[in-house]
Amino acid sequence: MRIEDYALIGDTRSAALVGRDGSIDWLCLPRFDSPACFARLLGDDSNGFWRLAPAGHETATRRAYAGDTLILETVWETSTGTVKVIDFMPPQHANPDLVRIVEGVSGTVDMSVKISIRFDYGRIVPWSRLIGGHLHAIGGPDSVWIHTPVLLNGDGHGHHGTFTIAAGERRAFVFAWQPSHLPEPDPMDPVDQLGKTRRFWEEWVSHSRAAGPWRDAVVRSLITLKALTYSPTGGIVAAPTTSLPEVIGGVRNWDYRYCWLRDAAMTLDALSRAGYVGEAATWLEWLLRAIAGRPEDLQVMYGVAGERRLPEQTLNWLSGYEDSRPVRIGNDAVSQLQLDVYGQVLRCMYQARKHGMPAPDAYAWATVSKLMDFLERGWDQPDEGLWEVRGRRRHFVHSKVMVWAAADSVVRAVEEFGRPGPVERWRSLRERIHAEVCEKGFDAERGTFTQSYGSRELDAALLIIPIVGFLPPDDPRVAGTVEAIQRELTADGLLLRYPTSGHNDIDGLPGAEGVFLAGSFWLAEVLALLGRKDEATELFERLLGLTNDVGLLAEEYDPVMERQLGNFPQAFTHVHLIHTAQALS
Ligand SMILES: OC[C@H]1O[C@H](O[C@H]2O[C@H](CO)[C@@H](O)[C@H](O)[C@H]2O)[C@H](O)[C@@H](O)[C@@H]1O
Repeated sequence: MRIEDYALIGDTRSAALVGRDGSIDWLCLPRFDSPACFARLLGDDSNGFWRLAPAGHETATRRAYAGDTLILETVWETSTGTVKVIDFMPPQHANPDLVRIVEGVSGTVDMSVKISIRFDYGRIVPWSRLIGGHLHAIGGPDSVWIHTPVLLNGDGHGHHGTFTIAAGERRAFVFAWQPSHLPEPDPMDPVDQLGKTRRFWEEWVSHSRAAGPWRDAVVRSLITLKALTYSPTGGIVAAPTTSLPEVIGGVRNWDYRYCWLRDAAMTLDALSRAGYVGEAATWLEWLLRAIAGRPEDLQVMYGVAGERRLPEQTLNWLSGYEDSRPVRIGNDAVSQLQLDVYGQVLRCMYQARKHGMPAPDAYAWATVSKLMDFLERGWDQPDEGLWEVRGRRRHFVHSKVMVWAAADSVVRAVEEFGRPGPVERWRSLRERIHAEVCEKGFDAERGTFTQSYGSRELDAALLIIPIVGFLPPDDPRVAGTVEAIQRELTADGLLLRYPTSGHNDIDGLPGAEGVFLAGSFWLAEVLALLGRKDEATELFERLLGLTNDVGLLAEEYDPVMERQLGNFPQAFTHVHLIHTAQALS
């Protein structure tokens, strides 16, 4: 399956990827960052999957979400009849469940079901037994109970069965995860849960302010962002997957099932602008809990409950998506210094307040002050930057601009909302950073800002300069930077993050990567800010054309192979889809 052949279902605690072939190939339980019990996505059949499809049919005829929900409907038209498979995860259950309802639409269809559960990312072959209409699998800390309406037979590889579905009939499979020391969970009514799940999503979407020509794409992105929120704590993961490659067969494979402050802050900015101020407030509480401690110990990412240690490991029993190895879990970028994160967080708090979030309490503002103390001491250090380079630290222009944005946000909060200072110190910090970036980060000869002080490379992240108001859109230095980026950093009109052809010393990694979709949306947003609305709209609509059949986007795209690349679906990309739609309308 191509990455874009997958659709997402989820319960705001974890998520599954369902292929166009009717196979669930990725599911981590009970949390986004738990070990997967279906990991075929990153390996093969022996790493676990659950396929439910007409016997002998490879791919579905069509599929779509049911209206503004995360309920997936996959339709198969066969020579004997038409069948629909409805997949969803009820969002309000203590323990995760996954429901698959098979609905006969016309005629009769012979169906096949194959289930192979492999706990611990496809490694543990569980003990399985069939008891009174249930398949029970147990291994280590995990157990799964599947209520099956058809007789299953087991062999060394898993369980399988066949059945015929006629027009008007419904058969439901209910999969429930439970810690292995607990007894079988209470039964649930799948049809009742279908109604509740539909109402949950429709009610949530009804609070959105999305309107206009791109309303459906924006709403699908909002639903996706909500699906990536871990509801028990308010943390937001960057994506529900690990190690989907940034180039097929390459090594740029990372685990995104954590809460990056950068990605989460941007997500909250998009949600609060779209009317979801409550989500912004919940995330702010999550943030204050996660970062509680010394400001210099602030991490760029945390686990969904605020965990700090996320050690990177390689799962060498998995062959990787289309042989893209290594498969990694954990992320060593956790210990990097990325100064932009401070700016993202403080700017997000300021923006959320502007969009109606209640004033943060004195404790929250004291945290803001401490973060600013840290920035006053440390803003001039080199860092790893927002791209989390694994090469040497540099004075990234984007990082400095975002520290400027941090200072600008707190100065504005003092001026506009009457928060306590020290405002003079913050104003002076803002001025010093501005002067240094304009002096050391601008190449006057070429008329463009550069990736880092004194370098010749460009960087898509420089597009943030007019977005955060570091310089006005009509400043010639902005126009020069946009022009240079369009000239030197695009592939087929879409934006690369930075030059990665061949081995380079920017990120310390071999090989190139695809175009960065969030950056390409930035370009459209900046073109709109510059008044180049037709060009911006054309680029935006082209990017919308890259969404898959159910409106989802990964982190990157390969314009030559015409394939999505990287973790999927990625919050960062959907956030910038929303921002650009807002900028254009
Ligand atoms: O490609 C290098 C880096 O890729 C990942 O980082 C990227 O994803 C993050 C989450 O969406 C995002 O915040 C960051 O800006 C992106 O560069 C990966 O997590 C890193 O470990 C890796 O070095």
